Amino acid sequence: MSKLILFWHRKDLRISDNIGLAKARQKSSKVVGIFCFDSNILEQNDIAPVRIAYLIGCLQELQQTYQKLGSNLLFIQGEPSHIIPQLAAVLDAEAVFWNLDVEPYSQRRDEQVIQALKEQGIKTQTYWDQLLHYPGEIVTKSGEPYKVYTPFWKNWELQSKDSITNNLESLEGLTQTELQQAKNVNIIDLPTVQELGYRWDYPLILSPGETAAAERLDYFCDAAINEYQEQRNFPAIEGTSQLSPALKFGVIGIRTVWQATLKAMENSRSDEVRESIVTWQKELAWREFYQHCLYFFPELAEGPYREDFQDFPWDNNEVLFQAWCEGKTGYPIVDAAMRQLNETGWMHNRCRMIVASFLTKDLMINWQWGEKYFMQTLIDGDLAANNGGWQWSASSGMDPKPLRIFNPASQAQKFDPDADYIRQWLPELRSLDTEVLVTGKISPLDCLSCGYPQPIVNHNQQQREFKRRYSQVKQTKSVNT
Ligand SMILES: Cc1cc2nc3c(=O)[nH]c(=O)nc-3n(C[C@H](O)[C@H](O)[C@H](O)COP(=O)(O)OP(=O)(O)OC[C@H]3O[C@@H](n4cnc5c(N)ncnc54)[C@H](O)[C@@H]3O)c2cc1C
Repeated sequence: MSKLILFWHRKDLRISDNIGLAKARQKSSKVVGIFCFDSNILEQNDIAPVRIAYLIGCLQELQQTYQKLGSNLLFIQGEPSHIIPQLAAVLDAEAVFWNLDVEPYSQRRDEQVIQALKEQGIKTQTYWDQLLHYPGEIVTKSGEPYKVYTPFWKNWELQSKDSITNNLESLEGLTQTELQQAKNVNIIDLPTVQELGYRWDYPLILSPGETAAAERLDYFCDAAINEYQEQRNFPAIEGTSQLSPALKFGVIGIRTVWQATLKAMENSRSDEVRESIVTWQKELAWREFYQHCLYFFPELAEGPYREDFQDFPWDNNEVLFQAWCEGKTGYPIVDAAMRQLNETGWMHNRCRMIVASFLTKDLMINWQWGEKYFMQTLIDGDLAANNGGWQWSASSGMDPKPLRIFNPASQAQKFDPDADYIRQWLPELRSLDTEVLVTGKISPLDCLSCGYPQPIVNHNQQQREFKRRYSQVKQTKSVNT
């Protein structure tokens, strides 16, 4: 009889193109999946209900897929280093396999789980799966991790990438007796969003699960990748893949995504199209860059990378912050973006940059407030990408170009020239002229009649003030060093 291997799913909620799972299957035909509702994660105050709803949808499909293959996906809830060894011992599992993650908490947790399993005499096997190149694979000539994206990308694109892992055709699951034994320990039914203590009453903007992610990739490669370069910055157009939640939860394998770009490249008929595909590949590399950064510089999760920003005199005005969160700043492009986020859990990348610049440079609020709010609201909220995006926008990260200040009006004029996006998310302003909406120059009378706030700050004044504070902080630093 085959020995049981438990496969612990974390950010890889899929069967296909899953390196750790394929390795487990090579070792034994009896592979049972587990997913742990980790109490340490669920108790954090940066959880977005929409993300939980997406997660539950992914797990629902994964459970069905395991059943179709002849096996089980078991749910447990609690402290992983107690509950996983307990389950493995009751089921007399030979080993627990899983795929690794870059987040500091995951690494600490995994060490504890490995130790606890070892004490029970249960083996562990871990693999890198969620990246095309794992941390340490892409380093400078002197073996150091990259701190700047462009040289990282140049090296990354040259390296050969793994092909898609073999599909699993069947698995052997638990016997009825084993299932009963597991139930006696701590197996739970798949909880609902409410049972986990959250509420999300709206339809999901993106369908969860492996099938929907595969369809979305196909759709994007058929419909939009060829024009990605041209369309990706316009929030009113569906010009990007919207694969970020699928990539965050690993309902699609990164090798599958990469192969799709190579296929698109094969079919491409012009340099323009090829450039578009490369531009999208570069986004995949940004995702990997930020994950490598977090792995090698875990302190990024705690605060600014650049020393200049350690003591930056932020205003941190709570009233202004609330207005930003609610999309009531009086800057239409900023407010449209925040309403999109609040209503759907999603925000276009261009708008993420605009609202992040506005929060930090115009409202002079610490970027970490925005980082946390995004985690509390985004369907794709992910520590590495979110922290990277915020540090980039705040100018506190590794990027060599320090002061990047977005003018909301110029951004709207350029990227939402017909104000379609603004009108979609700010229905109270629909009847106003496009020119007024993109410049944000709404008369006090119109503001009053539309029930829309007047600008809460003056952009020009605020950017001057930000620059003044920044140069002061830099001067103080150079005097002290
Ligand atoms: C302030 C700020 C916060 C952000 N927070 C997150 C976050 O929590 N989670 C998240 O996945 N992305 C985050 N991003 C990056 C980016 O906005 C999203 O990945 C992108 O909008 C997702 O849309 P898409 O799937 O259509 O992307 P596409 O344009 O189709 O790109 C394909 C994939 O590449 C990756 N990617 C693209 N751009 C970036 C980027 N700048 N950094 C890292 N990965 C990228 C994503 O996985 C994305 O799905 C943030 C950006 C900013 C400026």
